[in-house]
Amino acid sequence: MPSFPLMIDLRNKQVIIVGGGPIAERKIQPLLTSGALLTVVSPEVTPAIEALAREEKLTWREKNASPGDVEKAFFLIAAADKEINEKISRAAPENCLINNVSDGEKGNTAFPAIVRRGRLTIAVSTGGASPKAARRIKQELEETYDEPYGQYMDFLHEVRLLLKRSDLADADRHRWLDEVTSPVYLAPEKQRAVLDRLEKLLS
Ligand SMILES: C[C@@]1(CC(=O)O)c2cc3[nH]c(cc4nc(cc5[nH]c(cc(n2)[C@H]1CCC(=O)O)[C@@](C)(CC(=O)O)[C@@H]5CCC(=O)O)C(CC(=O)O)=C4CCC(=O)O)c(CCC(=O)O)c3CC(=O)O
Ligand SMILES: NC(=O)C1=CN([C@@H]2O[C@H](COP(=O)(O)OP(=O)(O)OC[C@H]3O[C@@H](n4cnc5c(N)ncnc54)[C@H](O)[C@@H]3O)[C@@H](O)[C@H]2O)C=CC1
Repeated sequence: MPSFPLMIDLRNKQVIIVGGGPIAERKIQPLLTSGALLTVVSPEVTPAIEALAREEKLTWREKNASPGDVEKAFFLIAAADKEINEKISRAAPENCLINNVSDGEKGNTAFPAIVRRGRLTIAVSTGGASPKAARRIKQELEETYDEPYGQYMDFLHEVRLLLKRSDLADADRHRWLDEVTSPVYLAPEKQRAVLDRLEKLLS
C-alpha cells in the first residue's frame, strides 16, 4: 500500500485490539503512553497483557470478538489469526484506522519500528518489504540518536519558546535556531551558556 507517515494524537480515542497473543502484546507496547483508551478483546491473553489489565492500563474483554466489540473503534488492531482478523476488520466503522497484523494490505495502517528520545520520534517503515530490516535500521538509529537526545530536545524546545516570545528580527531568530541544532549543544554546559545569553539578550 502506498502510505503516508503522520503523527496522531490518540488521547481518549477508542483503540480496540482483537487477540491477546505475543503480537498483540508488541503492538500495545508503544500505545501505552499515547493516552488512548485501550481495550483488548480475546478469550486468552499473555501474562503481560493480563498484568496491564490488572493495573488498569487497559480493559480486557475475556471473550471471542464479535462485530459489536468494534463498532465504536477509532483504531482497530486485528491481531488474532488471519480469518478472525479479516472478519472483524469488515465489522469496523467506515473511516476506522485498521491494522491487520496477518496481512498488511488488508488494513490501512502499518506500525513502524520506533525510536523515542523524549520529544524526538523516529519511525522506520519498509512498506512491508522487511520488518526485520526496519528493526535493524531502528537499532542503528538508536546508537546515533542516543539517550542524551531526550534532554537535548527539551533544551531546543526551551530555546524555541524563548525566541518565539522575543521581538528579535526573523533573520536573528533563525540564526539562533540554526545554531542550536549543532550537536555541540548536546553538552549541558553549552546549553546553559546559550540559555544564559538568550535570557540576557531578551530581558
Ligand atoms: C505491514 C506490517 C503491518 C503491521 O503489523 O503493522 C507488518 C506485517 C507483517 N509482519 C510480519 C512478520 C514479522 N514482523 C516482524 C516485526 C515487526 N513488524 C513490524 C511492522 C509491520 N509488520 C508492518 C510493516 C512495517 C515495515 O514493513 O517496515 C514492526 C516494524 C513494528 C511492530 O510490530 O511493532 C516489527 C519490528 C519492530 C521492532 O523490532 O522495533 C517480524 C520480526 C520478528 O518478529 O522477529 C516478523 C517475522 C519475520 C517476517 O515475516 O519478516 C508478517 C507475517 C506474519 C505471518 O508470518 O503470518 C506480516 C503480515 C504481512 O506480511 O502482511
Ligand atoms: N504484523 C506483525 O508484526 C506480525 C504478525 N504475525 C501474525 O500475527 C498473528 C498473531 O500472532 P500471535 O500473537 O503470535 O498469535 P497467537 O496465536 O499467540 O495469538 C492469537 C490470539 O488471538 C486470540 N483469539 C483467538 N480467537 C479469537 C477470537 N475469536 N476473538 C478474539 N481473539 C481471539 C487468542 O486467544 C490469542 O490470544 C498471526 O496471524 C501471525 O501470523 C506474526 C509475526 C509478526
